[in-house]
Amino acid sequence: MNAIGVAAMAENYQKFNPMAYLQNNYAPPRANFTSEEFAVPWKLRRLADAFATGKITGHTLIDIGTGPTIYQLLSACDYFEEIIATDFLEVNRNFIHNWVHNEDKDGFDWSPYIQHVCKIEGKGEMWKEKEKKLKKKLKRILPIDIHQPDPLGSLLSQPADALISTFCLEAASPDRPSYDKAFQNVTRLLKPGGHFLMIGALEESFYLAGEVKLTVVPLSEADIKESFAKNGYHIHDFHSYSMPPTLKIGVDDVQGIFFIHAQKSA
Ligand SMILES: C[S@@+](CC[C@H](N)C(=O)[O-])C[C@H]1O[C@@H](n2cnc3c(N)ncnc32)[C@H](O)[C@@H]1O
Ligand SMILES: O=S(=O)(c1ccc2c(c1)CN[C@@H](CF)C2)N1CCSCC1
Repeated sequence: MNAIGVAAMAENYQKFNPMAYLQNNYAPPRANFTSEEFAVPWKLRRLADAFATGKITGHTLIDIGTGPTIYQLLSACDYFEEIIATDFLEVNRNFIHNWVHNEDKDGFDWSPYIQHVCKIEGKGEMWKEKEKKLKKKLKRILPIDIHQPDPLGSLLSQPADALISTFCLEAASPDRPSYDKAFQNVTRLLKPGGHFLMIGALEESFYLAGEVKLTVVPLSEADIKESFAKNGYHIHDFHSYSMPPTLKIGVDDVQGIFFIHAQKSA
């Protein structure tokens, strides 16, 4: 692991502004729900379809690098008893805590996301019911460092039944070797035979989150598939999405995004 590079990233992340990050990536105009030609509906569809197979279920799901977002957990909450959110930054853990406990009316309005997921899941679920269900299942919000051999330390008593992670590993690693090591570290959090859903950036080198510019490890589709394969995963499904020019507004240089559903060898 590149200890100096990891330390530099950690220092840079101290300037991460959750609300600026949400404004850049999850608020209109970038967050356009009118067509699955847009990134957000595309992501929500991938997750809804993966969980609708019924293959990804169990007691505990861990979200690696939750950040200040909850969209990635909306379809999962029907399939797990306990969802554990994790993040490196206390400011992000507090953001999630405040959403769960309704403690901050100035937080972010996730209702368009919850309404969209209820619509595409087609179960006739009212969005307030899904919101209530997710808040009830989000039982722990833990500190994590993917660069530690045991990213959650003593806070996790046994490996999880499933992992999910969105835009974390590539945005938290200074280089490819550190990314690969972090991948190995998070894999230890998953039980043999457990499922891993990941959404991430393709060929991105930076993103903005308020006053800070964060570096990202540029990864190709082949890099992603190689990481999963060499860590003993079977890839069930892989999709990629090319970022249209209209969604490139300078807050990052992401060229596309990927979705992968993989299963850790038993
Ligand atoms: C680009 S954000 C992704 C947030 C969210 N998952 C999403 O889908 O938008 C990257 C996240 O990785 C977290 N992070 C940074 N360094 C980390 C580390 N060493 N271990 C775990 N998470 C880290 C940041 O705090 C941030 O929340
Ligand atoms: O869902 S996205 O694909 C998305 C969402 C989040 C992020 C990125 C992309 C790329 N930079 C990441 C930094 F790590 C964060 N999206 C980008 C287009 S507009 C709506 C948001």
